[in-house]
Amino acid sequence: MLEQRFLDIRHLDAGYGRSQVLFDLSLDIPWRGGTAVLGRNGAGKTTLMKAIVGELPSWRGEVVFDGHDFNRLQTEQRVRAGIGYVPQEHSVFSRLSVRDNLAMGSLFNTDASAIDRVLAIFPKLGHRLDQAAGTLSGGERKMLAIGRALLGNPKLLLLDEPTEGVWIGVIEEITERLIELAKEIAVIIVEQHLDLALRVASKAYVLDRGRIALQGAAADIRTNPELLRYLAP
Ligand SMILES: Nc1ncnc2c1ncn2[C@@H]1O[C@H](COP(=O)(O)OP(=O)(O)OP(=O)(O)O)[C@@H](O)[C@H]1O
Repeated sequence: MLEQRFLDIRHLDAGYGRSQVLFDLSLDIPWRGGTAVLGRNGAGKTTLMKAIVGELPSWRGEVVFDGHDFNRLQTEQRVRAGIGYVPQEHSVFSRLSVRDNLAMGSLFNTDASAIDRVLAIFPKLGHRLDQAAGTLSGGERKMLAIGRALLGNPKLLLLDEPTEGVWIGVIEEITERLIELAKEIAVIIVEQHLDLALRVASKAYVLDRGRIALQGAAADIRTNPELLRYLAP
């Protein structure tokens, strides 16, 4: 029987071809606040994001979002149900201007002030509206990708390494925006920067070879003596 929680993942298995990557994952994602997904390279974090957004089918288990049985929905329907996804790579259209990237993000948004709200969150984008996205710095590109996802009015934002390739001076700016966002909507953040992830998140899951190794309040995970064992290369 499917219960009506927010994002409720139960006994999820998924993988590529015949190779299983996720094993029996169960996660509860609350309505508001950040949830960090941590783990070393190859632990299965991106695969989990893809399974939530529907880029990868679940082999087994339930993914229920806001009452929707995601196993029955395609990616586009999941996005319409309220999922925003910022993938690790290729998250903006390099040849299009910042303005056109934002316009594409707002295709389904009838609120004319939505782009202004994104520009208020990331003012740097406002100075670059006519520039091709491919000419932006790494940090500005991530801001554009997050801004575009926000234009779909997501109830849950999935962020896969939002500070990868971002100059250290800009990481703090992005982090502060994510902390603010997580007060209004649910955010799942996959991050290599442990401190950043655990500042945005109030809850954390640590994956190890596709299984949940640790879970709990971010403050407890941060001080868990086992944590480094699961993050070390
Ligand atoms: N398209 C694919 N086809 C086959 N195997 C894949 C594919 N993408 C990822 N994998 C494998 O799935 C496993 C988990 O990869 P995944 O990208 O989910 O890990 P991750 O925790 O996000 O790591 P990273 O931090 O390196 O992105 C790895 O063994 C990887 O080699």
